[in-house]
Amino acid sequence: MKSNYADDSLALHTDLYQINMTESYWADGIHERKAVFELYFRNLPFGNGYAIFAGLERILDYLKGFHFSESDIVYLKEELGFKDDFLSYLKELRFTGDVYSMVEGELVFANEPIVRVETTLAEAQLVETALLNIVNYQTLIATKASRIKQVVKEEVVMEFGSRRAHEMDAALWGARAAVIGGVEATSNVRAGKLFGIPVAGTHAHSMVQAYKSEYEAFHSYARRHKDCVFLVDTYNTLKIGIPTAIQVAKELGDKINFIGIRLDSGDIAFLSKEARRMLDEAGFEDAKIVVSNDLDEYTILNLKAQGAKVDVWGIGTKLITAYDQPALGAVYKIVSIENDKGEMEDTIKISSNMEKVTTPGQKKLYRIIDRENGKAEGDYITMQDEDPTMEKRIKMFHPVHTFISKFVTNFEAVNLHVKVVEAGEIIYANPSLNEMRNYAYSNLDLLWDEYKRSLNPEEYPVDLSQKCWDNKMRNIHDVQDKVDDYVNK
Ligand SMILES: Nc1ncnc2c1ncn2[C@@H]1O[C@H](COP(=O)(O)OP(=O)(O)OP(=O)(O)O)[C@@H](O)[C@H]1O
Ligand SMILES: O=P(O)(O)OC[C@H]1O[C@H](OP(=O)(O)OP(=O)(O)O)[C@H](O)[C@@H]1O
Ligand SMILES: O=C(O)c1cccnc1
Repeated sequence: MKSNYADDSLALHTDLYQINMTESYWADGIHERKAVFELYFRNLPFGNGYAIFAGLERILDYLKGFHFSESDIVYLKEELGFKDDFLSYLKELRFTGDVYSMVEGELVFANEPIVRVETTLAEAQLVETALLNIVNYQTLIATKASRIKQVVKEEVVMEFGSRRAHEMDAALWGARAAVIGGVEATSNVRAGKLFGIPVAGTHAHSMVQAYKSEYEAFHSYARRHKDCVFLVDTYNTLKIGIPTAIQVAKELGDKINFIGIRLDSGDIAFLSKEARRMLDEAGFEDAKIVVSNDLDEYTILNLKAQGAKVDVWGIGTKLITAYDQPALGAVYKIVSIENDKGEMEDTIKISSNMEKVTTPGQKKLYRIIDRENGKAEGDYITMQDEDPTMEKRIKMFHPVHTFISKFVTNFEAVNLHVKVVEAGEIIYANPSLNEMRNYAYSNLDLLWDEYKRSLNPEEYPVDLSQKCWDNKMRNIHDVQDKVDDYVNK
């Protein structure tokens, strides 16, 4: 039976004002002017020193299928009162532009363009909400996962958050983003099916409570499942739970693959050390200790400092909900638009807060890597016609505090933007999630440890080229002249 909520397009996954603005552009005949929009965030989340970009695969899927369905058109007409002439235009609309983007797993910092959309003004406007929706969530979760993995290091992290995620889409795409950030497996089976993520799991207290005893529950589980992780904290971890798990593992021997036990309450440091001792004494030196219960990078760091003996960290709520920072705050801003003469013209948004003043014009983004030590010196935003790969020496300076500047020589300039859509066609093949995660890991080697620490990291430089800075200043002065003319007229 068809669900009441089945939808046949995602084009209405936008804010009403995007459609209203598009109608005005269309009515004025400027809807097909070329426009360039950039997507970026202004502050790194969680007080972290870097973020991990995730979301491109879904963006591409969304753009590929972008269209207003018959039922969308009927809704816009009958419920929202849009007129037939505009609706006939919307009905035929597809995404026809170019998109440049970082790849998933890329390290990303504040105030640098992650995605650049170059298309008609109408199309660029209509896709804003969905693009932000996708990147804001997925990048946030990938970054949280990476923070957790930086603390966990060599042990395994499993994503357990579906029950606490902000609805079903978040559970699914959050699990995927968490893998890009470094998580090894998820408990969400649908995420396993759709994205090929390794799926794993133990059992809950309900299973122990459904039987007369842990002994019966563990035996019952083992009858149908070869890989066994027994949850040992339902009644008394040290007195009944662990001894029962050991007893069942001994009784069943090679009939099962006794992977280990899970602890989900109590003092994890103390209990895990005791559990390790008991398992080792019983001859189960290879048995793993899985722990869960409201964990995050702070608790994990503390537990490690206490010498907790943990092999697998199961992390739910605080990862999938980005518990301590609910929003990334990414924005999507127009930087250039075609004028009456068919030429591209810069456009700028002024604010009394210099950090909110947009950087106008069509730009490129490079990572500047020191050839001697292989470390990233900073990211470098240039105008479209600049090519730092051809330069021997560049001056990088802070976009707000311009007195902070440096000259860099003997560097490699790596272009961080890949053309992923050309004239509406997807021309980028998404790598596997494993490749994305490995890419994120290897990228972290580019960063000095000072940028990676979880508390009060150093600020990684994201600098403008001289030309980009001069262009920004020229645009600011032009706007100031316009305001002065208006006031004095
Ligand atoms: N040794 C420890 N040091 C620091 N934090 C710990 C330690 N052991 C457990 N924790 C954390 O302390 C919190 C304990 O939460 P809470 O008091 O709700 O759990 P609990 O009473 O043990 O179990 P539950 O209520 O889930 O049955 C959890 O976030 C857990 O991860
Ligand atoms: O703690 P999280 O990081 O969110 O990880 C997921 C939690 O989900 C399960 O508990 P459940 O939902 O059954 O409730 P509980 O917290 O009472 O154990 C599991 O036992 C974990 O504790
Ligand atoms: O498999 C598990 O142990 C699991 C799955 C989801 C949430 N908590 C635990």
